[in-house]
Amino acid sequence: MSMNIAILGVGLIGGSLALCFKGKPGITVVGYSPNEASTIKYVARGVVDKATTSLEEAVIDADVIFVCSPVGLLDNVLSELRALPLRRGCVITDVGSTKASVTRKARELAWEGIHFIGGHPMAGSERSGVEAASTLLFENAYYVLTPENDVDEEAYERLVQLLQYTRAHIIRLDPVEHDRVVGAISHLPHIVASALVNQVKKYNDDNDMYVHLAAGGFRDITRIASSDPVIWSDILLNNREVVLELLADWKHSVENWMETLEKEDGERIREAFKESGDFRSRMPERRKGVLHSLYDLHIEVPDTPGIIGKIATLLGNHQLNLSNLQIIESREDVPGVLRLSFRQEKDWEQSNELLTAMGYNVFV
Ligand SMILES: NC(=O)C1=CN([C@@H]2O[C@H](COP(=O)(O)OP(=O)(O)OC[C@H]3O[C@@H](n4cnc5c(N)ncnc54)[C@H](O)[C@@H]3O)[C@@H](O)[C@H]2O)C=CC1
Ligand SMILES: O=C(O)C(=O)Cc1ccc(O)cc1
Repeated sequence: MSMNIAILGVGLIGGSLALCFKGKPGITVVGYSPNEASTIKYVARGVVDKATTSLEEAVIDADVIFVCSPVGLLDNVLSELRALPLRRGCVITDVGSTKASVTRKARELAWEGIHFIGGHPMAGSERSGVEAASTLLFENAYYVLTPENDVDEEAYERLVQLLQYTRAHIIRLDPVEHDRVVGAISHLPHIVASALVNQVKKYNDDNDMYVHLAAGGFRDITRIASSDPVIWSDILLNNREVVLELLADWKHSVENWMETLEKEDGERIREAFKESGDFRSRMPERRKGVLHSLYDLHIEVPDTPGIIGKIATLLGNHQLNLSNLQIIESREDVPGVLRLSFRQEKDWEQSNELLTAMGYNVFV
């Protein structure tokens, strides 16, 4: 059976979805971007079968439409789609990082014969644009769908089936609950990361020792401070009520820490780290997939030519099978970080031991 997919906004997420669907049996992927410059980029990357700057042309024959624009534009795009002649039974979904407002908007539009199902792939990166798109982006990640209670279950199932090509785990959630949970595990951390980096930047203005010594833990917890400014101002403004409540809790927690230090309360510090360590160890660090398992290791490597080949050869010589190798950080002044993925736990474990024994800084 043939299926036409329209991707509106072919950036990091839209481009990655397009790559997951393109070339699959019976599927044709059409890309749409309102501007020529971004069209040239995604056409050059070859992520779609066809590209257009006409919204009507992109969606007129579509069976499934993915709206992949920044959150602040989602309502406008839905309104534009409402005015177009779409295929009856067409499924419209989005990938925005917030779900309550877009779901409300779709309901307001009272769309006869069209099924809107909100979506949010819980995978991505601090990078943006189609240049960073990858077929592997969603593999083993969670992909949240937020249908309303009266959704057409057959349309929902069709979308779930299509999303199997992403190799993500589908989770069904209420849109308001989604925004509360994601506010805490994604939106608040992005603010904290940005605030932390900017605090250190201020100190660094008078003493550049800060930037030289910032490594290890600081780099780990601030990677997302480099996220796209437009994408993130849209997300935070959209979910501001939830985020403001979370920031009030955060403020409370900062005050608690101040009090703990003022009172020199070592017991409370130890309790805090014990509690956070215990909870963190329950988080799914190595996510297991339905199709196969993935085990990740991260290693710091010097920025020298041939280092990737050297690591791959080293593991190969010990019969340790890599399923993927990705550079996730590469800068001239600091060591790069490689992500090594394995399908087998034993390969993951032995590689961890081998690389640690060889003096590499390995973390999971
Ligand atoms: N960056 C991430 O890691 C994740 C982002 N998201 C969500 O995915 C969406 C897209 O984010 P990214 O792919 O990271 O951003 P991106 O900046 O890489 O891509 C956004 C794309 O939207 C296009 N666009 C702009 N105006 C448009 C319009 N009126 N109609 C259609 N397309 C338009 C842009 O040309 C660009 O190609 C956002 O809603 C974001 O909240 C969801 C999960 C992860
Ligand atoms: O880079 C990371 O770790 C992210 O947190 C990426 C991300 C950004 C936005 C989302 O809505 C979901 C995931």
